[in-house]
Amino acid sequence: MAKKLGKSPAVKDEEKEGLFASCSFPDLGLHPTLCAHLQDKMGFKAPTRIQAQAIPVAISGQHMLVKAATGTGKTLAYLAPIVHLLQMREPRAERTDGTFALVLVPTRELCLQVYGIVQQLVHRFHWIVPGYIMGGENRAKEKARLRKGISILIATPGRLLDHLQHTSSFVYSNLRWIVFDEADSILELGFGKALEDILELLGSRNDASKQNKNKMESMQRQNLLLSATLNEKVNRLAKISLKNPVMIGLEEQNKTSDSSSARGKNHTSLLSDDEEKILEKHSTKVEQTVDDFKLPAQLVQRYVKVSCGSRLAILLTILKSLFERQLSHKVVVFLSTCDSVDFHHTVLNQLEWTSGLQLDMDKKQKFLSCKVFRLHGNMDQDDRKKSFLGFSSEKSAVLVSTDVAARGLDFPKVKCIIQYDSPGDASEYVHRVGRTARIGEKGEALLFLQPVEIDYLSDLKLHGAVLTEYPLQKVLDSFPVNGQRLHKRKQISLDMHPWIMSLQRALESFVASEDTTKKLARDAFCSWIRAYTAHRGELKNIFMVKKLHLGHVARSFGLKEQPSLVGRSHQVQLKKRKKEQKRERPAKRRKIPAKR
Ligand SMILES: Nc1ncnc2c1ncn2[C@@H]1O[C@H](COP(=O)(O)OP(=O)(O)OP(=O)(O)O)[C@@H](O)[C@H]1O
Repeated sequence: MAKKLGKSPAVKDEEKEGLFASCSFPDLGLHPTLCAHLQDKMGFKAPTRIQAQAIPVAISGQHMLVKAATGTGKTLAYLAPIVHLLQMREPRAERTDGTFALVLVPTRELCLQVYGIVQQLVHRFHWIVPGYIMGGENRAKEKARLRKGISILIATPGRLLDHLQHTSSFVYSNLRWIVFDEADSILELGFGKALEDILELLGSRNDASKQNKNKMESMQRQNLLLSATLNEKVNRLAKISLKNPVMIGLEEQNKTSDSSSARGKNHTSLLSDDEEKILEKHSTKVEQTVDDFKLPAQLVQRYVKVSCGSRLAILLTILKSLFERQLSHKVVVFLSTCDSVDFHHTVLNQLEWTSGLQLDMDKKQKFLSCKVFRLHGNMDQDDRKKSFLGFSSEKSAVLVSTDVAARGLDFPKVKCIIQYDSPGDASEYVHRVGRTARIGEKGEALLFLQPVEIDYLSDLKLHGAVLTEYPLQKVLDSFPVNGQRLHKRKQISLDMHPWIMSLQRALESFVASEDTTKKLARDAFCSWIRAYTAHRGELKNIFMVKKLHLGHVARSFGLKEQPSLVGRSHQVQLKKRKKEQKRERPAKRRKIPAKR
């Protein structure tokens, strides 16, 4: 997981300079053994700026709220001080003391990832025992591990709540730290109530009731909240879990409105008595500030305008071109639903073509030669783990995923993010593209849009994301058809391009070849339509099902015809859609959220 600095010669030093602080880890007050480990074993030569700001605050024992861009090293910003303080504890922490630090994360994959980092950090402090508990794992085994004692526990909220309520041998009377990592994501996934219950059970809820205030004060607790974006829900969580927190990473916004207050300070000043007001103030600013979603400067952001029917053929073509340009490459493709991930995973994994470059000749080989992984919330836990670890360790691979991979995951060396289906909103866009261009590395992001969706670019622009057009025609013309490259430079419509036409034929015969593939395609088609109708707020004026040609959508799943046996709810939607088209009035649609 650790990256060595200076390993990528392609990245300019200036690009990394902005990210790293000019001080060293020992300057921040961390124990020499820990510093040596960070440098020698993990390859971290210097702290990032966010780490340089957060680590001394965390060591000082204050509550802290950190907001920073993706891939800036937030995980170490809270883990290093916890390990530092815990290894100093006298008497030494023992397993029977139970849990000292609790880290709450939104997803199972992030749980494993953070656990992996803690394991590295405590390497030289063998008496500190890390562990994790999360949905999908065996409860009885988790109970046994909790009974033995886990000093630093990483958990997903649902499973933690379960153990707090039902595992009597879980000792947390010595709990000193509660960390909310990716707080915005935890809340977006609907864990708000679970978090409140957890805080209540741990006696760490800081609300108006005098009883709770006293309780909180009597506890030696330090709560840390980290988030890439601030919103109302995060503010509420901050309000009930943090006491006079130090705010870190908000100076950009402060400069926008009040340059004098932030200038010359390492972090914004301590919140005074009225923390609620200040949090609210920040929240308002966040909504108004164009560069709220700060993107890495070295990230190249592009869009590709593709008519619906050719989408899949174009996706395959772009992937092929990426892997031909650079043999070692890692790409994440984001899709909107689990069924769609399963279908695309099968296509990318199994589609074959002929070496003679004609798609219908005899000697077939795989269209994409690299490994293809999938990740979504309907997979069983073992398969999820295998995909996550497999894609992490590969040098050259594609991961097709729902948004379950969008938050916090740190796959090394991902060069390109393809958003084949548009994200829910601009913040989701930022989290998805944040899986590349991490810690100063280079990265590309490509967003697929249909001509009718092109207004989405203006929405992104409002949030500071400016995308340029991908040179699709050039890429297409570079592929030979019938063994020959196209010499004619005349613009041909994409759908009529010989390369796309023959690839589409291959896709359609691949899908039609087996009943299982046909079913995958039909299920994916239906779930895709449902997800499309579920766009919220302003976005439903851009992503309108009634503007789509469903026959073309079917083509993009390799289906020659629009599926007819698609279930009652879809039939009802189709009827409704026809009625709406007749009336030519904006539609009121039922929202069916897609499972991630
Ligand atoms: N001081 C450092 N020097 C070099 N690499 C670092 C340093 N700190 C962290 N990293 C590496 O940077 C990458 C990103 O770190 P991390 O995952 O903590 O970022 P993040 O800010 O939490 O991102 P996100 O918001 O996407 O979760 C990781 O691979 C991590 O090992």
